[in-house]
Amino acid sequence: MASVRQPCSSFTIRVPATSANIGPGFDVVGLSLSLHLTLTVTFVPTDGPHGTPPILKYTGEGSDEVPLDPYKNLTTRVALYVLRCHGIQRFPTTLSDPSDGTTRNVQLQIAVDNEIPFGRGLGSSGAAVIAGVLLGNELGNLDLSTSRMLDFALMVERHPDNVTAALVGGFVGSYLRELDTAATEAASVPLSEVLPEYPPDAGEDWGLDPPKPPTGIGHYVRFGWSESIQAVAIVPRFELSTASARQVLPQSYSRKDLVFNLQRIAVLTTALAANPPDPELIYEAMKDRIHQPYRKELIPGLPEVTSSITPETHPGLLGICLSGAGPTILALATGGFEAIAEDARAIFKTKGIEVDWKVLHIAPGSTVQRS
Ligand SMILES: Nc1ncnc2c1ncn2[C@@H]1O[C@H](COP(=O)(O)OP(=O)(O)OP(=O)(O)O)[C@@H](O)[C@H]1O
Ligand SMILES: N[C@@H](CCO)C(=O)O
Repeated sequence: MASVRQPCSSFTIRVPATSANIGPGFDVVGLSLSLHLTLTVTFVPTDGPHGTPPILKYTGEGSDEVPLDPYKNLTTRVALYVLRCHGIQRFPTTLSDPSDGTTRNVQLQIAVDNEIPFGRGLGSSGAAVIAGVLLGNELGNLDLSTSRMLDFALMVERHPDNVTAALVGGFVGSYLRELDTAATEAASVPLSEVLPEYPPDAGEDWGLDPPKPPTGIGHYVRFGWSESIQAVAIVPRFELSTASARQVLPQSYSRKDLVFNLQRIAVLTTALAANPPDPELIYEAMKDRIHQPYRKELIPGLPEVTSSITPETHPGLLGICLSGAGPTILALATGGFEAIAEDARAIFKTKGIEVDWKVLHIAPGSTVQRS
């Protein structure tokens, strides 16, 4: 039986893009950016049969490739996972009217508008997962805390940097708690069990309940951020999946390389809050030896762009790095945005790669607006 939700006949979910790592903070830091994934959710009264599945409409980035089947789309699958963990087996198909207690059949319509390009290192999947958690929370009237929503997101996207920044907003550092054996098992179930792709046939049950997340998996802190700093995103016109960009990374690192990154992330998190920010300190603090060197084969032009665009050659630049798993380059700067982006474009062009670029600012976290 589908759940009955009190009428809030429409609501809007807005989730920002994110850039993870910011150089040395691999799988640790994330920054929310002013591109958004927006879901407008409406319960439309229907004379159709009870149990009509939701309709998904999609505009913007990824609209030519994203599945519109609610049992295949990442956002709606995550929402259903959250609902099923709370004993709600299906998307809502009825709505009760509190004024007279009557129940009517409704169809859920979800209009998605997306500004976050897929597979470019700007947290498109993290945003889709957070949108799904927020959608499940709203549809089930679950009133989940931020920490619990993060648990659900981490069962799907298992590194915390993008999803945490997308949920809470700002420049955020996070870690995953060491779990005991039972919780580790609960958190290690295959994604296919968390997010099954096919609904049961009409009238049938899903079978086994989905594994519930352990509580308190992820913990975070928001760092300061100097308002003078903007982010130039230089976005190559090709997709690189996070999965392939993680496959090229080694299983172990030398002590020298680990210390290199630890020294820099410790300085960077405070340096980006200082007014005015110090380019000399930040440029060096945004260097990395944990992931970028291994990803250069996948992103022709990466070492040239990050080494030849410097605060000396480009006044206003603070630091430059790979955004998330790439291929986008993120330059943090207080000015000189166009020169930075156009010079990066020229370098990529010598490698046969076209780019688009945008100046982004640091965005607030996700919001849900009920109407
Ligand atoms: N709005 C969305 N709705 C449904 N699926 C999405 C959406 N956004 C992203 N996805 C899925 O996530 C995939 C991209 O995820 P991936 O982790 O490879 O890259 P990314 O999240 O854009 O980059 P990064 O994790 O490096 O920041 C897309 O190919 C698509 O399958
Ligand atoms: N920290 C992750 C971010 C991508 O989602 C990575 O670099 O693989």
